[in-house]
Amino acid sequence: MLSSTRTPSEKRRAFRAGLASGTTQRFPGAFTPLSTRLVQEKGFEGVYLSGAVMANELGLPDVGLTTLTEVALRATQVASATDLPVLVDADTGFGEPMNVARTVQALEDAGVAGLHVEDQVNPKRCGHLDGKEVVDEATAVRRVRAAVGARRDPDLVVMARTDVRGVSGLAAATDRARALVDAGADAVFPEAMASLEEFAAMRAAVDVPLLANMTEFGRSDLFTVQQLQDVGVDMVIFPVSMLRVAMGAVERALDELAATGTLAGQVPTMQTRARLYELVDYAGYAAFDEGVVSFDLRDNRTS
Ligand SMILES: C[C@](O)(C(=O)O)[C@H](CC(=O)O)C(=O)O
Ligand SMILES: [Mg+2]
Repeated sequence: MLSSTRTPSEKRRAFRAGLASGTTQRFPGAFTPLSTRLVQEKGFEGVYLSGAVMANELGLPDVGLTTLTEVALRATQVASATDLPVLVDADTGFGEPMNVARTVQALEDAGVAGLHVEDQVNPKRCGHLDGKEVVDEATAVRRVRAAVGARRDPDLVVMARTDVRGVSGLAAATDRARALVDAGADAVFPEAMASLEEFAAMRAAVDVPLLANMTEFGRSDLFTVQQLQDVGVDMVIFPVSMLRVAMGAVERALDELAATGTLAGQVPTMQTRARLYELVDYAGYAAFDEGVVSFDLRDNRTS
């Protein structure tokens, strides 16, 4: 009963151990606290909480519209729905370095295991779209220093994302990554890498854990976990994938309902009531409640 049985610091230590394990850590994106339960049950190492998903779920584009308060609330909900470490997308940190510091503390309080802060200009864009801009190295370094300096739990993973690859090419991206690691970043998320060779080059450039973003319809081909492991990538996210899968199914079902007036044909594709109840552990709560009730009844009888 209750979804999380591990403390935030236990999850952070597990995240760090996973990153150091030599096995590529798989973090599918959960688009709700409920879907987080499935990610855990299927045996993945962690959960990614995507900025794009948080914005899109509100019916908004991913262009820096969501606020720290919204992101921290969602992070709290997702982190408390699972024993897995959660990595949350903190975009540009929601402002100047002082805002970045506040963001880190708010997300730390939310119970996440790690967060990433990127070097895009505010307002940010999806990393796989054209027209994004990056800040200069000094500004990017200040952001990372502010993030690292603000954390109170030394096990919280502060990851630096660089969007330089899509703006100025691979050599500039590896230079930027080195500067961000020197500024104290625990790990690097090089965005919009074009090939496995580029991941290998980034691997050679920095000696901290490396993240690969396997977002669909983006700039990178969809490499397998094994391919990424073979070039030394330590973790991989599938940030928006489960939202895309779910929304594809929702759209097909709505089309069928509109066309036929019934969802009967969709029932075999639906998660059953029993499976849903299993995921949220109705049985555990019922047992707990029964205990309280029978205790009260016994108590009443003896008084
Ligand atoms: C990883 C990402 O930052 C996200 O918010 O999930 C996005 C994903 C996407 O839009 O496909 C990104 O900028 O890559
Ligand atoms: Mg994002």
